[in-house]
Amino acid sequence: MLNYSRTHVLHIAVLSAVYFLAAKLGLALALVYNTVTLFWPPSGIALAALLIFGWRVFPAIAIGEFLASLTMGLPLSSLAGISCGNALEGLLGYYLLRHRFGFDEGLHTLRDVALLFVFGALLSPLVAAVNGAWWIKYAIGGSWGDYLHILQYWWMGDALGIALFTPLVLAWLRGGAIEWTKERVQRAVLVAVVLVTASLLIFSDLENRLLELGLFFPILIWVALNFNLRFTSLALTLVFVSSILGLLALGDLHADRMDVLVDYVWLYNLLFGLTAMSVAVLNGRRDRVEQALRRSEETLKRAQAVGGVGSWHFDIRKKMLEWSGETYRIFGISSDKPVNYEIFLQHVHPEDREMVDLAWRHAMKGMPYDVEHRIWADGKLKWVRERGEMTFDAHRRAVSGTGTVQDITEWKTAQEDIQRLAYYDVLTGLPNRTLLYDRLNQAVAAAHRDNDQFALMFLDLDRFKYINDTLGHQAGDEMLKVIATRLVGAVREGDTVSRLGGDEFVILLRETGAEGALYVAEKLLASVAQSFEVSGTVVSTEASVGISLYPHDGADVETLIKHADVAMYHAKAAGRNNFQFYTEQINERAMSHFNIERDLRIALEQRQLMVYYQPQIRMSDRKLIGFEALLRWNHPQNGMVPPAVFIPVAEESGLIVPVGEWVLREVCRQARVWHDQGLSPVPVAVNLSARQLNGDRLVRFMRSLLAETNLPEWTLELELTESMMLDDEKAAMQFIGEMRALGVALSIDDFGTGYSSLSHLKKLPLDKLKIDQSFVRDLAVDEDDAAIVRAIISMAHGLGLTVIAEGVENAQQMEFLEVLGCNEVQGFYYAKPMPAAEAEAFISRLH
Ligand SMILES: Nc1nc2c(ncn2[C@@H]2O[C@H](COP(=O)(O)O[C@H]3[C@@H](O)[C@H](n4cnc5c(=O)[nH]c(N)nc54)O[C@@H]3COP(=O)(O)O)[C@@H](O)[C@H]2O)c(=O)[nH]1
Repeated sequence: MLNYSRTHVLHIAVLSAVYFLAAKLGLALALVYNTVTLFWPPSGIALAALLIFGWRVFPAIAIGEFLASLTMGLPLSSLAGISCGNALEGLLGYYLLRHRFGFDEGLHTLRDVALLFVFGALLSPLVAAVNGAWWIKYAIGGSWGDYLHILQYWWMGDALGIALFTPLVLAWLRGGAIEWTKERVQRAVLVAVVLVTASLLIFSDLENRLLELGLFFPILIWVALNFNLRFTSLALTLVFVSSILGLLALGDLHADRMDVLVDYVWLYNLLFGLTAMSVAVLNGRRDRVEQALRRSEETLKRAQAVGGVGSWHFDIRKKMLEWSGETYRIFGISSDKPVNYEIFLQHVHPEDREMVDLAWRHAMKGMPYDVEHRIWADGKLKWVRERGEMTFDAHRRAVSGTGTVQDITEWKTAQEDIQRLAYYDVLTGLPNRTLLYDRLNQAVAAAHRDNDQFALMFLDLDRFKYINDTLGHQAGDEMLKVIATRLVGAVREGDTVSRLGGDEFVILLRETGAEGALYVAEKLLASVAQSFEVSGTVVSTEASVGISLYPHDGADVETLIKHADVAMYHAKAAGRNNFQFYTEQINERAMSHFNIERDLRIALEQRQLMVYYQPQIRMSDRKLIGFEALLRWNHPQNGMVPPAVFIPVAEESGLIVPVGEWVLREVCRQARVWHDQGLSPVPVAVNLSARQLNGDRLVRFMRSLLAETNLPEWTLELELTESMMLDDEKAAMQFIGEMRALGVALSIDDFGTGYSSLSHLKKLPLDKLKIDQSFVRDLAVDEDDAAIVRAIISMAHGLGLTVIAEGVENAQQMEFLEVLGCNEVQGFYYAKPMPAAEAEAFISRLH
């Protein structure tokens, strides 16, 4: 059952009235018996109303039709019959279109246009035409020829009414609105002017311009292409009305001469409708596709922006790179700038460029392209993840690549934060226990593999609790941060300073033995002991350090940490601000090392050092030809400290540089004194250490020393060892060259103990070669030693060098050396190293 609301009743009333008026308009153009017309808009209105509102509007059509029929002047039975047939026409069209063929009243497809024309305009009017013609014949009579004539006109009128007015109503009630831009309005005005002008010109002289009717096709197609269905149907109505008015202006429509014109007008209007509607529907479809594409592009753009994901396409053959707007945004490049692979690479962080380029080249060989790298965008460092897929031709050559680029900066930062929290101490930023253990495990594995060593230190602040309690926790935190920075500054880059919590720090020193650890421990203690300001108060603290050594004190992490901890408690017990090794033996050695270094610094300042002189004798006449200067240290508590004990410590700590300079200065001072005393001058040989050869400090020192003391250059002879030459050959050659330029003599010390490379020796512009005392000691009894010494002497002579033998202790050795052709000797046989005063007497006696 159909329920009618007030609104529906109102709709029916309005529709009946519209139908009635349209019918009256159509009947005004009746061609046969005042009832049959070629132009019957009501049929189109009725079908459109049924398609939009459904069966319920059928009464409106029936009422409008019946009322209009009443004015035809036919008998009531015929009127009823005609009305029923006309109303049924609409119902048939509606049924076929909607229920049989699924017609969509939005007229979205060409199929809908075809359905409307075939079943709506051409087929369903047959019902009304067959029926209406019969009722007229029934009422008026006439031949079957007349019947067919009426049927034809009836059908034609209804068909045109449906072809033009159903789309018009559907477009205005169901179609989409048009977007009126300024340009569109201008075009609409233009087309209206063109249509009206063309209509006036053509339809006012229709008889002579029938062929020109065809001109409306391009105009209407242009309208359909530029506007929507609504506007096109309006244009068609305009042409239709113009054509009717044109016909009426030509004279009586019933006149015979009008038949052809009327038929033409009917046919052209039908074709105009069919053509323009089809084009408008196709155009609407294209517009909708474009709109959908635009919408989807917009959605994609927004989705890319929301997700921080851009896309790219690279045509490898044309070398054309295309980026989406989001990709441009991620790379910080204006989207109007063209990009290519080189520009892309320029934005990649220099350290990642090679990796990205390699990944791309691999991708072109078929491997997946999935890389995370850094880029510089707008002066900011960003992290991106790029993924892509390549397409290949039949020869497996990459032709293009398509992929995405995702801004993962935030994710990376979050990862880093997570990493930091998991592996780093929040307060100081130092590695925490987890990371320390990880690094320790790595250090154990590496040291085990390389047969190496490392040191582990446990450092505990001495007065931290006191500072925390008196100045507050904030001050304590500040202090820990300062200490952390200082500790990091005191170790090498590859070492690890970690904080286990509270005031406990653990330090891992890679590739470091006892001496290195000792050196670093001193540095750490000194750096912690420096005072600093916290919350306006100057505070100072000290630390205790425990040291364990791998592999000596433990082969695994736990043991090493435990032993460093134990050592640290010993250090605390021993009086704080000091360090202790875990093993007593190492501790003693390290402590002695530490004490020597500390005391040597004092010795240098407090003039506890002195130079002894050991004479050097010419073999041929046993005359004094020079001295070797040998450093001595008279310790206030320990007495004379042997050079073999303190020289290695001085070398390791770097003290040898100031100490060595002191020796050179002292030798020059003494030579000046002897010179001033009128003693015959002899050269003095001074030992150099490898560390003194670093840089050009010694060269500058020698220059100014000789200039200051105004001594002849030959006063000083410098002794270098073979190993010093091998350590840094270039530096040694440079130094020797500089000394030769100054006129200072150079000799090679301890010859035979090192590599004794002849090729090396050949290259060096030396004056003298000193045979090591280890070969001289058993020279008279050991044939091998004798052979070595003989070989050294003959080789040195071959190179034009003077040979001196050291450690000569008896006459037998002297004789041998003489026989072998040795030029000079030095040793206890003649004299032990002696203070300057004694050396003076020696000069007077033997010179
Ligand atoms: N870089 C510097 N090194 C120096 C300096 N002064 C000394 N040294 C080096 O210390 C090492 C030990 O020196 P020292 O204890 O002085 O021993 C020297 C002589 O006393 C010793 N010698 C000399 N004759 C004999 C002998 O007949 N028998 C014997 N048993 N020993 C003897 O030999 C040492 C001299 O060595 P060398 O320098 O190789 O000629 C030693 O390596 C010194 O070089 C210094 O100022 N700077």
